[in-house]
Order: sequence, then structure tokens, then C-alpha cells
Amino acid sequence: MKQFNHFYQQIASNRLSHWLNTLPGQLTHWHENNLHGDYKHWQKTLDALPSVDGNSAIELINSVKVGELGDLNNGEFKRLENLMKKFKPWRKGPYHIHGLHIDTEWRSDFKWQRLAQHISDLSGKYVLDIGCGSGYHLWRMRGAGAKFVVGIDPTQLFLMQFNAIKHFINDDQVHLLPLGVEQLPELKAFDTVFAMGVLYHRRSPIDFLYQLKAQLVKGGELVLETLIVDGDENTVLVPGERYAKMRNVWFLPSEQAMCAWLERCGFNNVRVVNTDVTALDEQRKTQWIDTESLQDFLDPNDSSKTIEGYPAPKRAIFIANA
Ligand SMILES: Nc1ncnc2c1ncn2[C@@H]1O[C@H](C[S@+](CC[C@H]([NH3+])C(=O)[O-])CC(=O)[O-])[C@@H](O)[C@H]1O
Repeated sequence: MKQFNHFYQQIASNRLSHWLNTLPGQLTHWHENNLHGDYKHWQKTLDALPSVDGNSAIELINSVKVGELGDLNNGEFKRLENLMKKFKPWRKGPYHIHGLHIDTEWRSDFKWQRLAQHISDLSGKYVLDIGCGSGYHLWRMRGAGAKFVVGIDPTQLFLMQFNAIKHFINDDQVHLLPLGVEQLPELKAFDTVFAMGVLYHRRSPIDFLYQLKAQLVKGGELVLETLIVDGDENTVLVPGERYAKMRNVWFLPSEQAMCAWLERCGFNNVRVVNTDVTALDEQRKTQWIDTESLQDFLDPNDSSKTIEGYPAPKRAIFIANA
């Protein structure tokens, strides 16, 4: 279980040291339960990734990019492409790795652009991203100056994708841990907590908001992004079995209802900084996923509705202080 030892050593001497009371046990348990099938296969794929000699330029401010086309010879480049494709579906990105464009299903950079101007300066900050997927925004947070960046996401494939990217962008201040939000103790240690695209997957959204608050230092900033619907402060949509073909969608509040929930949970200075109907150029099928995408989740005759007849995905970004 060496893979997290370096993380433990780092936090032992920083403000996250009290996490060591619970974390090693949880990750050991995770490891014991994930040693089967796909994991071994993916680990071999990771081990086979080519390495580039010398230092390559890393760009994390405007995109997530390392090196240039030509850093690898043709054979190695082809190997890189084939190995990276073994980690399909690539949902969140895009990444540019030595000239290989991993054109992910989502343009996660669009979301970053929508929020970047509204958040507090991340310079020197401890930052947590809950439900970080493959970790695309972790790199952008680091690019924005964060000192120590931790993402959590329970989906094993996303950890593998993150490790594949980290193989090339070897920054030891950026980490992804395979945990769900419900496994976090009250750390009260992060200056900024991001929770984007996760609230609607939670069956208890109010408990979720308390869990987020428990990760922040007093006065720290929450950046929460979620699906919303039109309506007043009493409007919340709880869809039937599926919403946009997703099974695990529970609560879609209106902007005003979401603000009221945040205030009710003790957050201050609650505001909505952006709303946006998800467009077909932000979530679309590419050669890096084999499954359907947004176009297939909408009513073919009326793109303002999902295929089930609900309002099409509209997202809002909320900022608040603990
Ligand atoms: N209990 C849980 N705890 C933490 N994460 C979870 C949990 N359950 C699921 N997830 C994770 O939450 C992420 C939601 S995707 C948002 C990605 C990124 N933030 C984005 O804003 O682009 C949105 C979407 O695809 O609907 C997935 O990576 C899950 O594995």
C-alpha cells in the first residue's frame, strides 16, 4: 500500500495531520477491496506508460498541458495513445499530453472559466475538490496558485485516469484519494472547498452541505455547482427513476431554494455567480468515450427538455462562506 505513503508523510507535517487518525485505515480497506479484475489491468497499463527524459513545460493556467508533439518518437506516441484509450471513458478534461489531445466528453475548462473570476484567490491555499472525477479541476486549482490540492472521488477509474496524468505532470502538491464525501471526518482545515456536480447525486443534500462545511476553516469559501430548475424558494424537482438517463439524481432545487438551504446550514454571504444551460459543445460524444452523451439525453424534438420530459440540464454556481 505504498501509493499513499507520500501523502501521509506530507500531511503529517501540515494542517491536515489529524486526518491521519482515520485515513490510513480507510485507504487500506479500499485497497483490499479493489485488488481484483480491472485494477490489476489498469495498474499494468499505468506501469507501461512511456516516460519523457528531461523537464517538459507544464501549463496549468489556461489549460492542462505538458510537453509538445515530438517529445515522444512515433512509436512511443502511438503507445501513449493506445494506453490512454484503455482508461476510457474519459469524461472530464481536456488534457494535452506531449501532443496527445485527450478530447474528453466534457469541456471542464468551460466550467472553470465560468467560476474563475468569482472565487477568492487560491494563492497559498489548501483546497479540497469533492467529487473531482479524473481531477481536471485539481490541476487548474494548482495553476491558480493553490499550495496543496486534494481531490476525493470514489470511482476507481477516475483515480487511474488521474494517476495516468500525474505520471506526466509530476507535482507532489496535487493528490486524489479514492473516498466518498461521507468518509471524511470533520477536518475544518481547507481554505476553499469545491463541490461541483455532486449535490444532485446525494440522497441527503442537507447532510451533504453540513459535510462540506465541516471541511472548511472558519470563514473559508465553498464553491458549489449543481443542477437547478426554475422556480421560487420552495421549488425542488425530485425526478422519477431517471433524469437525462441518469439513475442517481435526487434533488434539483431552484436557485433560491439552494441559497435558502445554504443559509439554513449556517453559510454566510451566499450568492449565485453564474447560471448556464449546458450546451452541446460542452458535453458531447468524442472518440474518448464509447457511450452516449448529452444529445442522446435530450428530447430529439425539443432540446429544452430531457428525454424524460424534465427541464434540460441547467447549472448554477453558488459561493458562500463557512
Ligand atoms: N459519495 C461521493 N463522494 C464524492 N464524490 C462522489 C460521490 N458519489 C459520486 N461522486 C463523484 O462525483 C462526480 C460527479 S461528476 C462531477 C465532476 C467534477 N466535479 C465536475 O464538476 O466536472 C458529475 C456528473 O457526471 O454528473 C463523479 O466523478 C462521481 O464519481
